[in-house]
Parts: sequence; C-alpha cells; structure tokens
Amino acid sequence: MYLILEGVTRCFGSKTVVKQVSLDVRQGEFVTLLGPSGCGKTTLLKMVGGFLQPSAGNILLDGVNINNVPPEERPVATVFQNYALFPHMTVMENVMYGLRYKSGYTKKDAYSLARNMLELVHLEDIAKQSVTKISGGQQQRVALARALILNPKVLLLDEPLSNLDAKLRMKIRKEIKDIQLKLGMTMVFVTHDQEEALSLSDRIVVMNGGTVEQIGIPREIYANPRNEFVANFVGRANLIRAEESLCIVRPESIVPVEENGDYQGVVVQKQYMGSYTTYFIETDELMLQMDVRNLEDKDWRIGQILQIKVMKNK
Ligand SMILES: Nc1ncnc2c1ncn2[C@@H]1O[C@H](COP(=O)(O)OP(=O)(O)OP(=O)(O)O)[C@@H](O)[C@H]1O
Repeated sequence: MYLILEGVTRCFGSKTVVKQVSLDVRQGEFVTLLGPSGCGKTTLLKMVGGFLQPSAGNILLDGVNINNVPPEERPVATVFQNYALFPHMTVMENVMYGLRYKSGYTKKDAYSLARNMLELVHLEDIAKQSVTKISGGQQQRVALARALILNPKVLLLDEPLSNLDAKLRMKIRKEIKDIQLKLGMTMVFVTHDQEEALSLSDRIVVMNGGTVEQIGIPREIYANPRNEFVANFVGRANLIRAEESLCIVRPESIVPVEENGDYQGVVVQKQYMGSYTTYFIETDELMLQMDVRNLEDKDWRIGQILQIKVMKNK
C-alpha cells in the first residue's frame, strides 16, 4: 500500500474529532472522504498534508512514516476550497510559486514546467493574466496546476468544487478525473457531495462523527450500504424493517407489477425529475419512493392503487 493511515486520531481539547481512522490507499487510486459537515474529513486531510499533527496513530507514505515531516517537506500537495491564490500575481507566477520550497530548479526550468502544467489544465492562453481577472473555474484550475507542478506522491483536494456553479462543477470534475487518469496520480478528495464521490472515486470512505462508517467502491456503497446512515447519506433509500432485520431498497429497485406485488399502495405524490419520475406510494405501514424512468408513456396518477415489487439493488 502507498498511503497508510493507522489508527489516526485527532483531539481538540477534550473533543476527539477524528477517531482511530485506518485506511490504505493504493498508488494511483482516487479515494474520497465523504461525510456531512463536521464529520472530521478536513481534519483528516490536514493531518495527511502535515498542517495538523495526529494526537495518536501513524501516517505512512511510500514506506516512510511522515508523522513528523513538516508540510513543505512532505511529498504531498493540497488544493484548498478557497484556492489560496496570490492576487498580486499572474496565472503563471502563481503556478511557478508552487515550486518555492523545491531546490534544483532554474527559473527557466520552473517556467517551462509551469507552462506544461498550464497546458494540462487548459490555461496556457491566459498565463499572463492576473488571477483576479479570471473566472472561478479558471482560478480552480490555477490552484490545481500549482499543486501538480510539485509532482506530489499524493494530491489532496479539499472540497475543490464547492465554490463553483453546478454546470462548471461537472466540467471541472471531469477534468480532474482526466488528469488523474493521465498522470496516474494518487488523489485523496474531500467532499460532502455524494454525486461527486460516486462519479469520481475508485473507493469512497464514508465518515460520520470522526469515524469511518464504510469503505468501498461506489457501487458497493450505493447498492449495499452497511447501515442506515450510509444508506441515507449516499442517495435516497427506502428502509423496510421486518422483525429484527432492516432492508435498504433504492427507489429504482421498486417496480410496478400487474399482480402478485410485495406491496399494494396508493400514489400520494409524484415528482417529475426529467429523466425519471419519483412516485411516493403509501402502503399500510410504509411510505415508499419509487423511481420510474421516463422512457415510455407509463404514468400513474395521484390516488391510483398500485402493486409494487421490491427488487435487489443494482
Ligand atoms: N482548530 C480547531 N479547533 C477546535 N475544533 C476544531 C478545529 N478544527 C476543526 N474543529 C472541529 O472538528 C470537527 C471536525 O471538523 P472538520 O473541519 O474536520 O469537519 P469536516 O467534515 O471537514 O466539515 P466541513 O465539511 O464543514 O468542512 C468540527 O466539529 C470542528 O468544529
């Protein structure tokens, strides 16, 4: 394993905000820390970046314990949520600044490397502009180039897309993934956005209250959430309790049938979502959500009685 976290813990005063987190990240892997605000994901990332010391536990990178290595000497780079660019510098100067603690680069080397990075993030045409005169999406790309110029062993990204509008978020999300695949770079990404986590990650670490709830590939996390917290935080879920057991059923795993359904219920509300419609179906004991793709002319009206079957999550 490339990046190893062993029982990493962090306390602030009497409060433990990261509790005994253990995690192995493979070289070239894209791992996302996903969880609600305050669950400790940024604190965990800061410990990997060296900006915070663990109260207990070890962090190893490429076989070396980096617990006591200061941030500027770690082979790790961080892209922050607020970009942290220098307003008095141009795009090019900001990217070159990434190399400030690295020795052995002439100004010419640094310039040529920065040029390559700007090409990678498609900003070569605005290299001479001030960073205050460019858009949010472009600023985020500058921050990315400034981190990548260090050729880090691990790139840490702390909610890098949260200041962008929905459309731009999708665009930069794809660019980050393209770069990760192109460079084979190990990335640890922090977000509270489940879509971002599902679409980008090789594996997702779902966190809650400073601990890990589940680690798995996106499909596993979505189709087989370990508990109610994961089921509700990642996607929408119908929670069907039978005696001692809890069955977690995704809305698209509920299908209408002509007869012999598992449940009969009445449509009490429907929400048109473009590519699918969500029907809220009230049975004797449950309120179920059913998603039906809007491919055919199938449509059920409010008040209609339906038979439904519960399928396996995909
Ligand atoms: N320097 C600090 N001193 C005291 N408490 C802190 C400090 N930094 C973070 N915390 C607390 O630790 C907890 C976890 O914070 P953290 O920023 O890691 O959460 P997060 O999951 O990244 O949340 P968000 O998505 O809101 O950034 C929070 O309760 C926060 O108030």
